Amino acid sequence: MTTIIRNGTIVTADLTYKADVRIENGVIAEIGPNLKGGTELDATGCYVMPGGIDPHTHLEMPFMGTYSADDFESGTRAGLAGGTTMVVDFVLPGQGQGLMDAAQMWHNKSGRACADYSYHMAITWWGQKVWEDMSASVDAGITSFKHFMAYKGALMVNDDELFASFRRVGELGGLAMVHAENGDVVAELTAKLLAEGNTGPEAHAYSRPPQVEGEATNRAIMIADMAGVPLYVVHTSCEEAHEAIRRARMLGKRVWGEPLIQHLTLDESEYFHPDWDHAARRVMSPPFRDKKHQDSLWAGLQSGSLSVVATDHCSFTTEQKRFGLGNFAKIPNGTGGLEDRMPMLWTHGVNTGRLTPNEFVAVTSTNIAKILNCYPKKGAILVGADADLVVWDPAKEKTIGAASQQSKIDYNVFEGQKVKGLPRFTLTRGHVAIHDGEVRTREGHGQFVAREPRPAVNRALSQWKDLTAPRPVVRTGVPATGV
Ligand SMILES: NC(=O)NCCC(=O)O
Ligand SMILES: [Zn+2]
Ligand SMILES: [Zn+2]
Repeated sequence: MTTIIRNGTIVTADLTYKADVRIENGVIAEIGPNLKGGTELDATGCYVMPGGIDPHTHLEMPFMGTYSADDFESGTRAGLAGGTTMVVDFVLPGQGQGLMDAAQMWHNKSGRACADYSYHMAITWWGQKVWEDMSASVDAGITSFKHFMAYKGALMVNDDELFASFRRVGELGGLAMVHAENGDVVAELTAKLLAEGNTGPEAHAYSRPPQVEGEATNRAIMIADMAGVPLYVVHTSCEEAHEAIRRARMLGKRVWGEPLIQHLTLDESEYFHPDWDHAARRVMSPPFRDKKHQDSLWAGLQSGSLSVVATDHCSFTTEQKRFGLGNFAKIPNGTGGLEDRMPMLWTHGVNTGRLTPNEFVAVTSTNIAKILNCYPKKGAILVGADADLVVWDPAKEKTIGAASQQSKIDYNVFEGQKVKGLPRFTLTRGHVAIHDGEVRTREGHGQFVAREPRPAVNRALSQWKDLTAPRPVVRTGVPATGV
């Protein structure tokens, strides 16, 4: 089956040029002028870009006594509607559960996906079995390992476990990832706030000040450096965390930071809204910050000290959020964003001049494809790459609203925001899933993307660590031991 995308301007992370694209059997077969035949898609006035990759989603995730509302079907449908053609979700083993057992549970859920997906493996407890299973995980194509430094008493791992796991990830040629917040301090602040009668959603933000994130980010970077493993810091939300990442990168450490579209465009005033539901719907960790932090994140994307924009899509209905009435610590943490990430970033990034279209492609797709070692299958417009593409109409406008969204939840944290720049077509391995506003997704079309370990960065880092490893000093004339 042949599809031709005609009359568009191709925009990749490093090039902008006019060309048509021919797709055969889900793969890009030819790029050039005046291509003809098959089904033609008119891209006049549009940019043809690699489909977005969202490396941070929690679809149908068991969390805080419930399950996130969007599953692999609705989540990937929402992504496609907004130009995202691949998600990377987190396998979350229960306490004492084997990693591959948990991976199987995720495979059972993801069979319904409309777009391709991959997984990160979460390290939620530590022991010999986990150590062994990490190798099986890598063999199964799950090469990135997430560690929660927060959620004490549930998902949190301690520093000794973090160090042991990071070393193991390094050995296996994988990528270490962290949710960086100091869980001990968050637990103390939460108890204090509740005891003082601070029970509303605004106290969620008070309990997680930027310092808890900055401290944990710096700690994770130092531990990763000692373990000799590359590190990816998820949902970087504040200057303190960004500063730690920036400093580490300037020192040559292999560290990447991931701001979310929510932190770039929404601020802490949301938590002071008089409507409890409004504020609770926006409870996520880390919380939204003030303008100073937003400016820092945008500057990071512009200068390259931050690399990827994600969503952490973890949606809960208003009814689920109300579990936390009277106690903010029981509000399920998480917000949606899969459908809105690309239009919001284009509107607030490219349309304002903060980002070039090429930088937009880099931070929504290509950078993460390289970091996760699935480039150029994903994140590229090259012959042989998967035809995961978005035909982006920079003139198309809409107002974001829950009434017209794909997500299952009953609100949208970006409600009322006007965006300019939307997909005309979104293609997932050649299938036109979004056709000029019409949703033509196919449940079960998505495929698992297995990833290889030991990309070039790991090889370089191991080489350097070997070269600089502690060695005994060979001495002549050693004094005799004993008396
Ligand atoms: N971010 C959030 O609040 N919920 C999802 C779980 C996580 O990533 O911490
Ligand atoms: Zn997190
Ligand atoms: Zn998350």
